[in-house]
Amino acid sequence: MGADLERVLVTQEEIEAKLVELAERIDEDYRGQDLLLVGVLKGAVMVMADLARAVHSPVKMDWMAVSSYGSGTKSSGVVRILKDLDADIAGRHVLVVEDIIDSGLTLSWMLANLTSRGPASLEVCAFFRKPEAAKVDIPVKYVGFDIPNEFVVGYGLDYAERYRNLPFVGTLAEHVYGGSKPT
Ligand SMILES: O=P(O)(O)OC[C@H]1O[C@H](OP(=O)(O)OP(=O)(O)O)[C@H](O)[C@@H]1O
Ligand code: HPA
Ligand SMILES: [Mg+2]
Repeated sequence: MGADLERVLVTQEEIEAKLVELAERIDEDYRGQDLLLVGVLKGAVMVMADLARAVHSPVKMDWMAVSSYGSGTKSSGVVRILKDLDADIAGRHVLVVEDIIDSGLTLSWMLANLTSRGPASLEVCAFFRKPEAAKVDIPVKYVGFDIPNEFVVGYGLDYAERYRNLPFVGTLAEHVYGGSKPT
């Protein structure tokens, strides 16, 4: 798997330190409140699992599966719900946990959808964000890392379902894409 990578952008140690930092802020901000973490499958599985263990507050967890990228490297902008939340979020404090904000189209759609369900509060924790790729502005309370506008893999992020289990984030070598590198 190592030969498939071009370079490491964020190391495992940097990821671990950032999780602690974000968890401290979340503990502080939601002290005394019931917090529901909503993870966006499948990419957010890693950050959700690690963040939930790093916070000390007794959070609940629910999952939503949406897909806009399919097996490609560009967002189609057309978001489909593949799995909805199990529970009603009306009147609850909801924190959406995402692996990455790229164009922002997925979260923009999701936030509109979740807002219509009447949560008491709705915030976003995005572990990675590509500011140069933004097509819509998303209000994000907790950001892990702003990264360059390159297609990245690892720590939940896939290319055609591969590389999600890398414990760090990196860019792929050209041969993986068959010569035509995605942007
Ligand atoms: O800001 P955007 O340009 O909309 O891109 C971000 C979304 O794309 C990825 O999901 P994907 O559709 O690849 O599903 P996955 O999590 O199952 O890989 C990622 O996990 C985000 O949900
Ligand atoms: O850079 C990325 N890598 C993997 N999945 C993604 N989904 C949006 N952007 C990305
Ligand atoms: Mg994906």
